[in-house]
Amino acid sequence: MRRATVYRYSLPMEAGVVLRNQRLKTRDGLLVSLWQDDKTGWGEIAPLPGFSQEDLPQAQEAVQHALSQWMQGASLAALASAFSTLPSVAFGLSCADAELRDELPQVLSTRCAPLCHGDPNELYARLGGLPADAHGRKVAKVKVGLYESVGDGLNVSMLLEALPDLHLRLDANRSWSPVKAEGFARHVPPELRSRITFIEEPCLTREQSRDFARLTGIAIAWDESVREAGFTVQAEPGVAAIIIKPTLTGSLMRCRQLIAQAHAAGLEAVISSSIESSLGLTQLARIAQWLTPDAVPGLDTLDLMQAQLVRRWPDSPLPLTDVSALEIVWQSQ
Ligand SMILES: O=C(O)CCC(=O)C1=CC=C[C@@H](O)[C@@H]1C(=O)O
Ligand SMILES: [Mg+2]
Repeated sequence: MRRATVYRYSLPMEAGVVLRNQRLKTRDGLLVSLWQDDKTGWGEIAPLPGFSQEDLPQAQEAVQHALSQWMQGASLAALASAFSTLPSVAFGLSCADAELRDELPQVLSTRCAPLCHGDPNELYARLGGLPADAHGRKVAKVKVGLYESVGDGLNVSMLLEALPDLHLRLDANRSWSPVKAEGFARHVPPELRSRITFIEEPCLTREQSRDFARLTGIAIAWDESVREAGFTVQAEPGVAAIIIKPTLTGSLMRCRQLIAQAHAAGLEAVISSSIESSLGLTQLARIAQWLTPDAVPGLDTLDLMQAQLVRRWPDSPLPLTDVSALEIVWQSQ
C-alpha cells in the first residue's frame, strides 16, 4: 500500500538576497511526502532561480507524473534517475526514496563553513566555534566578485592577517576577467595564499581559471562547471575541489557517483546548499556526514530565510512552518 502527497511552500527571504542579479523575495518549492508499509519518506524539490534550468511549474508537473507511476508500482529510484534534465526533481524524489528505505542515515552534523560578508569582527566572533576540516583547518566562505577585485584582495588579506587560524573558501561565480583576477591576487601576499583553500570559479572560462591558479598559486574549485555538459571529474594542477549542489545536480545516485570520482582523483568533494529550506538543508547535512565526512559542507544559508520548514535545523531560532500550514497541490487517491 502506497500514499503520496505533494505540498507547495513559499518562504519569505531576508531583504537583499540577490542571485545572478535577481532579487529573491521568497524561496518557493515543493515537499513530497511518501508512505509505504508504515514507513515515510520526505524530499524537497526547489529549483533555484537563476541557477536551475527547470522552473517550479515544470518540476511540479514532473513530480505529479512520477508519483502517479510510483502509485502503480514503479520504482522511485528508477523514476528519479530518469529526470536527468530536471535535477531538482531527481534529487527530491531520490531523497524521499532513500528515507523510505532507511538508506539516508539519520546522523546530522550542523558543522558547516560560515558564509561571511567581510566584517572581521563578525567572523572573529565565530572563529572559536568554526568547524575544522579533516586537515584541522578552520574554514569560512567569503563571496568575492561583487565589487572591485582589488578591494576583494585587500579585504581577504585583512581577514587572513587578523585571524591567523582562518582558512577561506572564496567564490567569484565566474565574474573576473583575467585582468581582474590578477588584480585580486596582486593584493594577497604570497604567504597568505595557502590559507585560501580554494576560489570557486574565479574566471569566466575554465581555461582562464586554470591559468589563474597556475600564475598565482591560489587553488581553485569547480562549481558551475560540474553541472555543464561534458564536464569530467579529473585531477588537474591547481584544482582542489568540486562543489556539489545536489538540487542543481541530480539524484543521490548521481551525487554519489561524482563524490566517488572526486575522491578517486584526489579532489575534495564539498556538498553545498542551493538555498533549500531547513528540511532540505538537514537532508544535505546528513548526506555530507554520510558521504563526505572529511569535508566541511557549505550549508550556511538558512539565515537567508525568515522561517524554517517542517523539520528544524538544530539550534536555529527561526519560526517553524508546520506541514499543516502548507497547500496540498497533489495527493494520491
Ligand atoms: O556553498 C556554500 O557555502 C553556500 C552556498 C553558496 O555559496 C551558493 C549557493 C547558491 C548560489 C551561490 O550564491 C553560491 C555558490 O555559487 O556557491
Ligand atoms: Mg559557488
